[in-house]
Amino acid sequence: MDDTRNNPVPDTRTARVTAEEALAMHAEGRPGKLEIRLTKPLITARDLSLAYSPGVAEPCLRIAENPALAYDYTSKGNFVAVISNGTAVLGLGNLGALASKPVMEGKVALFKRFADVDGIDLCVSTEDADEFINAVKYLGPTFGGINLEDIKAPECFVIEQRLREIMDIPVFHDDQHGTAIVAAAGLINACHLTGRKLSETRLVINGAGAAAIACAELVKAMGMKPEHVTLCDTKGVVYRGRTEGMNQWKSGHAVSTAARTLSDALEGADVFFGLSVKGALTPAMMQRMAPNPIIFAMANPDPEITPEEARAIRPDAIVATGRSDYPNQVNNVLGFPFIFRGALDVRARTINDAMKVAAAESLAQLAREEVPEEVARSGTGRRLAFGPEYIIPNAFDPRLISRVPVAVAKAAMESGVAQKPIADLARYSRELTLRLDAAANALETIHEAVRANPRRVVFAEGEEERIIRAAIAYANAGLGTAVLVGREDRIAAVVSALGIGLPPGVEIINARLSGNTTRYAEWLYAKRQREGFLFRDIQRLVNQDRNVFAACMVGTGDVDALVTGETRSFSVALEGVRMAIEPAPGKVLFGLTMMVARRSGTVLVADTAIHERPDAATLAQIARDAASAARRMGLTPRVAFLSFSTFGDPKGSIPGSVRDAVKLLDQEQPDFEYDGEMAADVALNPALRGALYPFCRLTGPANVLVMPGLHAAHILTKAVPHLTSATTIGPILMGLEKPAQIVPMQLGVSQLLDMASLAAYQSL
Ligand SMILES: NC(=O)C1=CN([C@@H]2O[C@H](COP(=O)(O)OP(=O)(O)OC[C@H]3O[C@@H](n4cnc5c(N)ncnc54)[C@H](OP(=O)(O)O)[C@@H]3O)[C@@H](O)[C@H]2O)C=CC1
Ligand SMILES: CC(=O)C(=O)O
Ligand SMILES: [Mg+2]
Repeated sequence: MDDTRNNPVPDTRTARVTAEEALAMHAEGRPGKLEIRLTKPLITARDLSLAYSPGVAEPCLRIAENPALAYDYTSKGNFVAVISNGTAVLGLGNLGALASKPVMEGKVALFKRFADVDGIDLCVSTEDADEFINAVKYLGPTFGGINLEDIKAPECFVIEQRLREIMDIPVFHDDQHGTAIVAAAGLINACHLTGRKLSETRLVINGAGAAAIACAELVKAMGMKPEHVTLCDTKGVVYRGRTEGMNQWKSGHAVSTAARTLSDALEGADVFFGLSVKGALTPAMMQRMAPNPIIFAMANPDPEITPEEARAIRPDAIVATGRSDYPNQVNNVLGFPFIFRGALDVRARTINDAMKVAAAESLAQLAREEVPEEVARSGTGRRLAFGPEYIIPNAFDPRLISRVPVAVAKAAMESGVAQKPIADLARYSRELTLRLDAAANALETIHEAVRANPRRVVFAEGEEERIIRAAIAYANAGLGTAVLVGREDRIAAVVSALGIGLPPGVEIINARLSGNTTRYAEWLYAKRQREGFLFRDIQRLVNQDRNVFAACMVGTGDVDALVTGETRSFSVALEGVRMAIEPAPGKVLFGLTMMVARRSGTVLVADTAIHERPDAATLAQIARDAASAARRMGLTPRVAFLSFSTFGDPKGSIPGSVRDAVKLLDQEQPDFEYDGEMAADVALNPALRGALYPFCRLTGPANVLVMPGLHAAHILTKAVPHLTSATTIGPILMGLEKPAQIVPMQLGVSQLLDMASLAAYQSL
């Protein structure tokens, strides 16, 4: 998160964030990143009697008789504790239990986001191994698995080993094994690309703690010769006979060598693993390495050497870091969610070596396969394809969930630790895919696509604090240039009050002083002169209405896309935008709202912005365009035309135009599923549909809802975020000849950034 503007080497990072942005994100709304949700209704006295006293006595008594029933009657089977004492928080050192909580909450969030594993962070305030072991041991019954995190070596080895012996659920120190598995996967592929055999490859690991020792063990188990693996720590090389700063785990990896420093050890080495601290590897040290060196600088949050520095000195290197904002992220996030998913699903007693190797091989294999469209663009701006810039899958790769847990579960069954084997692994793989929402990745895919083709986006309300923050975030995220329309002194005052600076990717344009107003006025006059506008009317509009000015910037091609709406009502902002930007030929202007529900997945709703009572032709065109938008987001569209009536009952005038829209599509046989008219519950609940309307053509729950009118659409999308846990994004304006997005007033900075990215994406 440093400000690297004075860095002499070019900064190729992508999704950069500032310290201020990170703090704001953690503090916003409900502080932190987690909350607990109920899975059963607790509304009536009957609910209470079932869920609590007296009903709850029944599962208690059954579990007392047969402990395995805890998996049937409680959350245990999908519940993992992320436990730390904060003695090795990332590479930041011993920050203590409390300060480790943001990382632990983050790990729980990753468990949920990437593998639908529920978790809770437990920060245990002791550095005494026995006390820590006891705390975890006594908490064991609650959980299906224990993920130990950021506990320093050597205590972590004692803690993990002891807990594995005494607990009957998987205990896994993520910094050891998660890291080793992901690093091993990356190493397999990097060796493949550089034509190296593992048995002849020489590795130097800087760090001799939790992650380093586990990496050394795994690569040796995979075929590296022990004498080819050299560890270094704060005292230099871990050589045989050394006495200072040693422990039994380091001794197990000590080698006979004359090398005493990291620099000595790196002479002719093929691979460097950094599991130590920021900046530990210097360019001069890298110079000593063999041709095509492999550098995994894995310290977090800042690596042992930055990719820019590494490449500047060794352009022949394959470089990876632990961070999300560079290509090749070698980070245990690719491991622990999926490893636990597989282990929990077969109710594995433990996570053994066979399961770890299976996870590593499955990760390595995935990176060598062709990358699907939804993850096809990397943060580097190049298409993702197996090679030096893509040796390991991206954390957002939707294939991870259906591959790695299957490999882990299979290995658990074959090695005899699965208590609940899965008979049909192919089916299990398909079920895993359904655990994740395909469209949840859509926004990240959109950001990545824009990063690969950075765009100039104008923010019409450039003096507003939230807009300025969003513009800074846009530039910092590597999405392109953000242009703020506003007065320099006003913007400077806001920026200085915020205590931040404007990064180079943010420009300011003062509409009044801009030398472009005459050009824009002439361009707009040429468009509108036959519609009752005099030149001086147009001039006044361009000079005085920021939305018109900004829309002219887009219309004339000075920028690629426009964002507005933060301070003006939708209709007023739309009027300004529409002066200069018209619907694309053959298209209908409409609003598309993404409703991202945590349980039931993403549903697209249209039209949520423009047509009060759309006729049949408009509804049909909205359906076509919404279906193709769904496809671009990775969904297989299932379009339901909604109404208060279902297939003719009850009768009314509105369902008539909805039915006619369906008939229009029937005449052209589009390449997506659609049907209607139907009520919302019929659209979303296939069981209900199957029972009452078996002829309905939709093969699953509808994921595109075409609304019969603005009334219903507005009420639905405005009410849902308040009544449910779903998030809404939009309305996204569709169908304009040039992209412009009108955001809801008072939108947060992250959502503004998403809308700017969506606008930029529409210009690609
Ligand atoms: N990318 C990823 O997925 C992961 C990255 N990591 C990173 O690895 C690093 C270590 O974590 P972890 O193993 O859990 O921590 P530990 O505290 O267990 O180990 C830290 C090790 O680093 C060594 N070390 C510290 N400073 C230096 C230095 N300047 N030169 C050489 N060695 C040094 C220590 O040496 P000594 O023994 O002499 O004290 C110790 O051996 C952290 O930066 C962490 O972020 C960890 C897990 C996952
Ligand atoms: C990624 C991780 O677990 C660490 O750096 O500690
Ligand atoms: Mg860690």
